[in-house]
Amino acid sequence: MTSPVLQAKGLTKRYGRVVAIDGSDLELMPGEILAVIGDNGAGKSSLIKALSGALIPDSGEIRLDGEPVQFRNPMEARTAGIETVYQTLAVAPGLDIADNLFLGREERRPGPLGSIFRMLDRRHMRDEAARHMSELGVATLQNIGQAVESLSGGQRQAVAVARAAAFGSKVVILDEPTAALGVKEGNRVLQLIRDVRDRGLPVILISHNMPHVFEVADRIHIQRLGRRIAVITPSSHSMSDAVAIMTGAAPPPGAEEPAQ
Ligand SMILES: Nc1ncnc2c1ncn2[C@@H]1O[C@H](COP(=O)(O)OP(=O)(O)OP(=O)(O)O)[C@@H](O)[C@H]1O
Repeated sequence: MTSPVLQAKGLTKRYGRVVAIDGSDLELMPGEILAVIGDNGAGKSSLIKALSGALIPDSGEIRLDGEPVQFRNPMEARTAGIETVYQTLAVAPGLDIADNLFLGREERRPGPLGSIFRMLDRRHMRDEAARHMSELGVATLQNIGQAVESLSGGQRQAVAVARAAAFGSKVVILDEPTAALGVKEGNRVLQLIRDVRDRGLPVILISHNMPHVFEVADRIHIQRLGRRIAVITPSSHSMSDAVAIMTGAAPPPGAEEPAQ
């Protein structure tokens, strides 16, 4: 049996009297796109923050490739191979695409130019950026030296996703990557997400956009009131089933029918 790449067991996080996540589980299997859906306040962001080191859970366990991990900050999660793109896009508009790809991870020139003068290896960064962009088919980004502020929302999102795919060695987490995009741009980003999955990196996709979720997800984790109440697939359930389970209008699969 295949085992999960990333697994959460009984994660809990309280903010004073508010329970943001309440014993939540999650399993991300190799090579899949796992969508995480849930109503506002269901604890999706908190769950994802715990998996990406942005939040330290009060209790519960996280396993990466079967090994227990405890991330004290986002850098530790990144170092372990988990890359996250947050809703608020972490791109620097004034910098070009190549610089954005390497933001926080700039490569220095070899030898004393790099180690003493801290000179950036721009040519190598540019080549690498171009390679990642073309691998992922971000084809309209012809000029890797173009400032990100001159790109459309969809292209910026593509840069952020490509960046995560380039550095995430084990898991890519995307929080609402299509929220601010038009139809065409949204579709391009969905294709990019499929490409990332097809290259072997499993993806966690948090989204309120049901058509997008049903288009790309292999499995759908439904979060409600701070915990996972169901895992469905686009072939086992319809969009309206998913919304009904998510909002509590229908019982989760396998649960007893409510007493009349
Ligand atoms: N930093 C915080 N301080 C206090 N309460 C918080 C904090 N972060 C989250 N919460 C609360 O925890 C609960 C879960 O929030 P969370 O943002 O994880 O939900 P969500 O499913 O991502 O919601 P949305 O879809 O609206 O983004 C909410 O009731 C929220 O108000």
